[in-house]
Amino acid sequence: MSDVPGIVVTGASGRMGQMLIRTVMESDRAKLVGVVEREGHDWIGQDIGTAMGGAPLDVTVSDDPLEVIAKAHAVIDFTAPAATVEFAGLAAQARCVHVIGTTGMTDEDLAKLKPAARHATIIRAGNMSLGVNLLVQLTKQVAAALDEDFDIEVIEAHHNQKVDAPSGTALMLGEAAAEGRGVSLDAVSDRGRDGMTGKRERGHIGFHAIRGGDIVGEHDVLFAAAGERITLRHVASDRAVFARGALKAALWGQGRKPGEYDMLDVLGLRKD
Ligand SMILES: NC(=O)C1=CN([C@@H]2O[C@H](COP(=O)(O)OP(=O)(O)OC[C@H]3O[C@@H](n4cnc5c(N)ncnc54)[C@H](OP(=O)(O)O)[C@@H]3O)[C@@H](O)[C@H]2O)C=CC1
Ligand SMILES: O=C(O)C1=N[C@H](C(=O)O)C[C@H](O)C1
Repeated sequence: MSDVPGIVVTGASGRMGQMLIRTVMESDRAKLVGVVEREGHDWIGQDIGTAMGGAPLDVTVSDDPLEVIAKAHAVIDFTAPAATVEFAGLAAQARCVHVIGTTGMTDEDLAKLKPAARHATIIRAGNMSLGVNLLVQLTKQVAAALDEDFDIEVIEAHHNQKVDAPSGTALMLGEAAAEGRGVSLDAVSDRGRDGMTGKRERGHIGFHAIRGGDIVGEHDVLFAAAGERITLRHVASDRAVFARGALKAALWGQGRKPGEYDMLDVLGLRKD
């Protein structure tokens, strides 16, 4: 057991943080070596198992990411953009794998990952599930096959605690559709509609976000033309699918050269 990769989970008390900790603990291919929470959090100094309401796991919640990440083979990070940028710098110092599930990152945040990727193996995706990454490839394929007579709309639904919109997954799907069509998403993206918007512009890709209750994550890509429409849909009903994907990425990254990768690389789904 001691020769399996040591994993650190950041944002330990979060919805994904707790799911990731359980997933790593259940695996015989990885070992939980540290968990990080924000300075001042109630859980700091407690055993993570106890803090999560279960049996002790012999791992103490730390507010010192530098010290914890230094002993990791991989950091799995589903937190918030500013924290993720900071953790990328620490993963680079530790020369380890940084799996990033955090969404809502701006172009400026993403630019800050570049220097870190010279030393860390960064695997980042707005969705770590196998199903969504397959849907990304299908979306690209369908968009390439259809012309602009088909209007493309991406509709996503999430729980009422989500802070960013459109979801990272919706943006991945929109990028895939734009790539399939050979256009830049920035040039054709319509983020929601409200008021006297005018008629829909041919060739544009629309995004719509529903927020409610405890919805884990649902994504539809609609291709609508006169007389017919196609919907590609993914429904996540359990966060475990994201956590399993993230752990797979952390293991895949071991021994891989530094740089930026995504789940298409991990899952062997990349076609170009
Ligand atoms: N790629 C994927 O497959 C998936 C991505 N996500 C993304 O993962 C992220 C987290 O989602 P979720 O778990 O639902 O969110 P939560 O709010 O439940 O958890 C976020 C955690 O990160 C911690 N955190 C935030 N900022 C900092 C900071 N500056 N330093 C240290 N810790 C920090 C929070 O601590 P505190 O509570 O103290 O703020 C909290 O523990 C989101 O961006 C979400 O979109 C989610 C699911 C799947
Ligand atoms: O915040 C969430 O919960 C999720 N976020 C990711 C996203 O923004 O796409 C992935 C998943 O849909 C759940």
